[in-house]
Amino acid sequence: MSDEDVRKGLAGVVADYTAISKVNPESNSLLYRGYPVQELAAAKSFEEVALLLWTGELPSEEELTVFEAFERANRALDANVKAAIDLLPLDCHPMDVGRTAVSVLGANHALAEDSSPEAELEKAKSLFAHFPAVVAYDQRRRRSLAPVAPRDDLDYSQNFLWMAFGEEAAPEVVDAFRVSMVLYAEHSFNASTFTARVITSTLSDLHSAVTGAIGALKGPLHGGANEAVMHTFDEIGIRKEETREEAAARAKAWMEDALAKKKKVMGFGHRVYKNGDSRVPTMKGALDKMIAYFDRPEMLGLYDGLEQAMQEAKAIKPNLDYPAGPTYHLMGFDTDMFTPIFIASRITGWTAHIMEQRAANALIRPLSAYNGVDERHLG
Ligand SMILES: CC(=O)SCCNC(=O)CCNC(=O)[C@H](O)C(C)(C)COP(=O)(O)OP(=O)(O)OC[C@H]1O[C@@H](n2cnc3c(N)ncnc32)[C@H](O)[C@@H]1OP(=O)(O)O
Ligand SMILES: O=C([O-])CC(=O)C(=O)O
Repeated sequence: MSDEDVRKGLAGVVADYTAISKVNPESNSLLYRGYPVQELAAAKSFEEVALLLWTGELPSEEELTVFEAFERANRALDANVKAAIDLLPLDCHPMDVGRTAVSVLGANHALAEDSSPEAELEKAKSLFAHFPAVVAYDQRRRRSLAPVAPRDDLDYSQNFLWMAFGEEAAPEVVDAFRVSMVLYAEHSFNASTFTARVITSTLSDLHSAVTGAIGALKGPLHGGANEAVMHTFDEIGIRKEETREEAAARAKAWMEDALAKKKKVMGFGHRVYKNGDSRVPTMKGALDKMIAYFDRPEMLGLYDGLEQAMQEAKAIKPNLDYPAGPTYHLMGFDTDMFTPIFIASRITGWTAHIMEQRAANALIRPLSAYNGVDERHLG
């Protein structure tokens, strides 16, 4: 085996087919089941997009109504999950809470070991419905606030924000949140989805695969970057009284210093897109609306300053986590809740891939090139 045979990070390796999404770095496009993600983000609910990812088609009005009724009926915080979360320390990372919650939901699901397509879809829908209450409950318990019961007169995004904050969010905020959920839902063989597929390939169960995927998403080179972006903003310092230009100048100086010290700045760069992430313009549009709604031009200054300095120094473009982080911050979420929100969205893509992997399974087991000590013997 030569060095050329070793593909570190599996970079450039095509591991399988997928019909769920197409990431095209040349045209800078992303299609979910054939539809450009920008079109879906402009016109469809997250509930519709979830059904599209799972089934391959947008739902009829009747199919959507049935699913919405299911989702609304399964929104309450599961009692076993609540009991498990209550045992976890308040200072553990919320991703640990999310990972634990999915594990508990799996252990308690009547269809846990049933891998028929019908059971898998049922479990995917159930996770979709149950997970927002986990994020909302965890944020509230960390703030010493009582949980807020879900409301079945609200849609998914409205209810998510209701449970998290205990008040109805403005339509502008709901819409920005919905857009983020649609954009975060699916992205082919990213690290967490591939993790879910590896686990599924051993014929393990759906909740195990999602639990593993959460572990992969947590890292700052992947989903954890949306939190890391906010830590960068915090390190630079968010000064509400500052003008956009003043904030931009400080952010530029921070970035120049960070790059001079050879730091990796989270929220920039991508393994597949080398000329910009297809989802960023739409998410940046949602961020702009939040900046206008909350009247926070200094946040735009920080955003622009970092982006410009990175562009000038290394021509590396932002990825989806870059606009998503400050958007969630402006909505009022705690920073370490950002990646659990990403889970709530990516549950759709992960479970679609789990079903696809199972339908045409091959054990995922690459080779390795041994570079340890030569053969040796005892005594
Ligand atoms: C939803 C998502 O998961 S999107 C991804 C979220 N992740 C991040 O934002 C983390 C920051 N970004 C990164 O670490 C990388 O860009 C990755 C891991 C996403 C992709 O990187 P890879 O394709 O493996 O490229 P790699 O990390 O080797 O970078 C190539 C070069 O660009 C540089 N580079 C890439 N991203 C960054 C960055 N964010 N900041 C500074 N330099 C960077 C690297 O240092 C490297 O430079 P070198 O050739 O001089 O050593
Ligand atoms: O595709 C990737 O490698 C990471 C990413 O953008 C995602 O998972 O949304």
